[in-house]
Amino acid sequence: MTALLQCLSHTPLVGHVDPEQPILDEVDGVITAARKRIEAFDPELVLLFSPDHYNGFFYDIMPSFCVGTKAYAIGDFGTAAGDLPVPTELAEQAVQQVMDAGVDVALSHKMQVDHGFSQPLEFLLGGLDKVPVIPVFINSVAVPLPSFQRARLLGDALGRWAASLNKRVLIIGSGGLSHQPPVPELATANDHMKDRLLGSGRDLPEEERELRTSRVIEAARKFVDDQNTLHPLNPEWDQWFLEVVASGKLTELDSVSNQEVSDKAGKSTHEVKNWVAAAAAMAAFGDYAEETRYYRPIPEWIAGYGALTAAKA
Ligand SMILES: O=C(O)/C=C/c1cccc(O)c1O
Ligand SMILES: [Fe+2]
Repeated sequence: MTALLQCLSHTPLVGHVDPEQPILDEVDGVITAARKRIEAFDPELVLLFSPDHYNGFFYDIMPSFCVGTKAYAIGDFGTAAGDLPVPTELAEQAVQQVMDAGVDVALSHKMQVDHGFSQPLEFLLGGLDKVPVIPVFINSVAVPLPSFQRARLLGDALGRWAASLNKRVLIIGSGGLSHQPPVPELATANDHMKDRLLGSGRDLPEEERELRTSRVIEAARKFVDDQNTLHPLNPEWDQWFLEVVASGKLTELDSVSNQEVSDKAGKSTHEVKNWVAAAAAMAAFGDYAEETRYYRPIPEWIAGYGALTAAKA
């Protein structure tokens, strides 16, 4: 029974709008090091916390949290597509345990996931199908959002279950840090987009998928030229958050309101709750200690881009 924590930002703009080569090399070095560390750890199970971006979860029924007992990735922005190797019975067991612990979590026997899940699996493990994975969705864009406290309690409950398995568990938190890409909002969407957000976006026609992709790419290009075209990245907030997670003082985040996060760091920054849940799951195995940390604001990727690795203290 042991665990390794790897938190990592994701961004579908990789390969579409890239920073200069030295920065690409720097990030590549961070990911290569994380991958080697994971290889040495040799995980038997992955617990992957990630948000969705209106590709698998919609307002027809929007849970705060959902565990997939079967899942497939759609391959948006050219990320890997296909089935995830979910150990169904274990995932069902996890749901039961989390419910018993007092955290109401939804379950999906057919979870549709996007780059939030597929990118870390590709970058950190070399593909979707390398290690059995339990995908855990945390709603990070569709208001009303769960709080930091609930994300922490979800992670804690899943971590306590995972710690009882007698397995080497890799815990991944995918997303963040500060950013606000052009994700549509129900309150301001036109009728067509409202319909998409209510569920018809689950199977987007090809040409609309391409339009959606190019709209985000165009927004990234504009953001590089003028960082007031979207909510600016907030390196100061990001560094503060990294320090909180690294120190293990996760309860300090309980009093941070969702409004404050949106105002200070951008509306998609709520993705960091996937880091919080992952770190709380890690803490359920015992005290952890930071091994490596990386941070750089990367406007090309519309991301305060960060990584953090931690192991048992
Ligand atoms: O439009 C989307 O699907 C999301 C794009 C995006 C852009 C930058 C950082 C992220 O975390 C994203 O999910
Ligand atoms: Fe995202």
